[in-house]
Amino acid sequence: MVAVTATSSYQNHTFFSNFLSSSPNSNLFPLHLRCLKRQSFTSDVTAARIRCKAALGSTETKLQKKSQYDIENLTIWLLKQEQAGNIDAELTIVLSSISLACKQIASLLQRSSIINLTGAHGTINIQGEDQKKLDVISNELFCNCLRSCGRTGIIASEEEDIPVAVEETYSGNYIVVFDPIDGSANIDTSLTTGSIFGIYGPDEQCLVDIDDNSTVILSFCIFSYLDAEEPLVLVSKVQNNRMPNGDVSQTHLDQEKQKCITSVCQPGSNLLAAGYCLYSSSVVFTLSIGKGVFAFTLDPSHGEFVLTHENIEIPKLGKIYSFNEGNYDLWDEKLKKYLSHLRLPGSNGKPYSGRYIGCLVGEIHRMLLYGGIYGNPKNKNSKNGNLRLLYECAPMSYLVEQAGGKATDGHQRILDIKPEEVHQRTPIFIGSPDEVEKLQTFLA
Ligand SMILES: O=C(COP(=O)(O)O)[C@@H](O)[C@H](O)[C@H](O)COP(=O)(O)O
Ligand SMILES: [Mg+2]
Ligand SMILES: [Mg+2]
Ligand SMILES: [Mg+2]
Repeated sequence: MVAVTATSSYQNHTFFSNFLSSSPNSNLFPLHLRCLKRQSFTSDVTAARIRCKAALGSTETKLQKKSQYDIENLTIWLLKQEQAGNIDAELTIVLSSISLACKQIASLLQRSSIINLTGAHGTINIQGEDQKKLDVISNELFCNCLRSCGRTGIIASEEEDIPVAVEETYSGNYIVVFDPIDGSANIDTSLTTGSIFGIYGPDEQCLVDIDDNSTVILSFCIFSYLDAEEPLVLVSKVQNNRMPNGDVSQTHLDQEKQKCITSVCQPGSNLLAAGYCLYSSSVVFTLSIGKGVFAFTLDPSHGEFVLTHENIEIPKLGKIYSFNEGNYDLWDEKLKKYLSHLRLPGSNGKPYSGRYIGCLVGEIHRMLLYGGIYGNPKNKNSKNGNLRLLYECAPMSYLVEQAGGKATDGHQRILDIKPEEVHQRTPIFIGSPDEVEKLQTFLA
C-alpha cells in the first residue's frame, strides 16, 4: 500500500514515478515503468495502427519495425537509464526537475515580448553584468525546481553571488551548477538562447572535513533564496560549534560558507551529468550521463521532450569556425595566424565558414551536429576570455568530449581545471577533435 501526501512543491510526473520506484517494494518499479510506457505510447500506437490500416490494409508487419511512431520521451529514457543502473533514482529526479525548469523558461521566452518580459531587470550580477528580467526569473525557476525535487544540496548559478544551500527540509546530496539563460543579450531580438547545467556528487574532501560528531552532510549552509522572507540559517544538524545561547557563531557560519564554495568548486572531470537546453526554432534538451550524448526535442503540442538525436557523435572535422572576430586585434599573434589559415581557400577552393550566434549553447549545438571549432580566447582586455569555467565551459566540455570532441584552454584540458572561484573565467577552444588538435599546433 502506498500513501502519497500532497505537498506545496512543484512536482512532475517523474518525481512521482521515482517516489514509487524508491519504495521499499522494489516490485513496484518494473510495474510502474510498464504503466508509464503504456500511458505514453497507447495513443501514438493507436493512431499509428489506424493510419497504417488505412494506407496498407495490413498493420502487423509495419508496426513490428522501428518507425516514426516509436516515440521515447525524456521520462521513459531516464527511467530506462535508472533501470540499467546508469543513474540512481535521485539523479533521475534532479534531471527531471531541470527539464521542467527548461520547459517553463522556454514558454516564457516564447511569450516574452507579449508579457513584458523583455529588457533589463535593473540589477547587476556579481560579475558586473546587467541582468535581464529573464536572467533573474529563469534563475528562480531553476532554483525552485531544484528545491522542490528534494534531491539537491547546493546550487551555484551565474546569477547568484555565492553557492546557495537548499534548506534542510528540501535538501539532498547533489550539487547543481547552472547558467539559467545563456546568451541573454539575444532575448530581446528573439534570437537563440539556452540554459546550461552540470551535476556533481558531494565533494569527498569536504565531507571528511566535517566534524565527526555532526551528522551534517551538505545541508550545512546559511543562505536562502526565492520566497523565503527571512534568510534561513540551516544549521539544525550542526550540533557542535554552537554558542551557549544555542546560536551558531559567525566564524562557524563563515567556515560553512567556505565549505559550500569548496564543495562546488570541483573539476569538470567529476561531473556525473551535464547538459543544455537550446531555445531556438526548436527547444532541444541535450544531455549526457557519461554514456554518450542524447538530445530530446520539445513537442509543443504535448509538452514532452521526445528523443530525436541518439548517441550524437561530433564529426572529426568541420568547416565552420565560431570566434568573435571583432576582437581580432586584441588576440595574440599565434591565434591570428590560425584564423588567417582558416580563411585561406582549401583544396576545394573554399575557406571555412564563419558563424557566430553570441550564445554558447547555440554554437555548441550546431557544432555537435555539423562539427567545427568554437573559441572564446583571452584577449588584451580580458585575460581569461568571457566564459565561466564552472557552469559554462565545464558542462559543455563534458558534453563535447562525450560526443568524441575536445575542449582545451590552449594549454590544458578544460575538464582538468579545478576552479578556485565560482565565477572564474577561462579561455576555451572546443569542437571537432581534429580541428582542436590543429589549433593546438598553431598555439604551441
Ligand atoms: O551568451 C554568452 C554569455 O553568457 P550569458 O548570457 O552571460 O550567460 C556567451 O555564450 C556568449 O557567446 C559570449 O559571452 C559572447 O562573447 P563575446 O562575443 O561577447 O566575446
Ligand atoms: Mg550573463
Ligand atoms: Mg552564458
Ligand atoms: Mg546566463
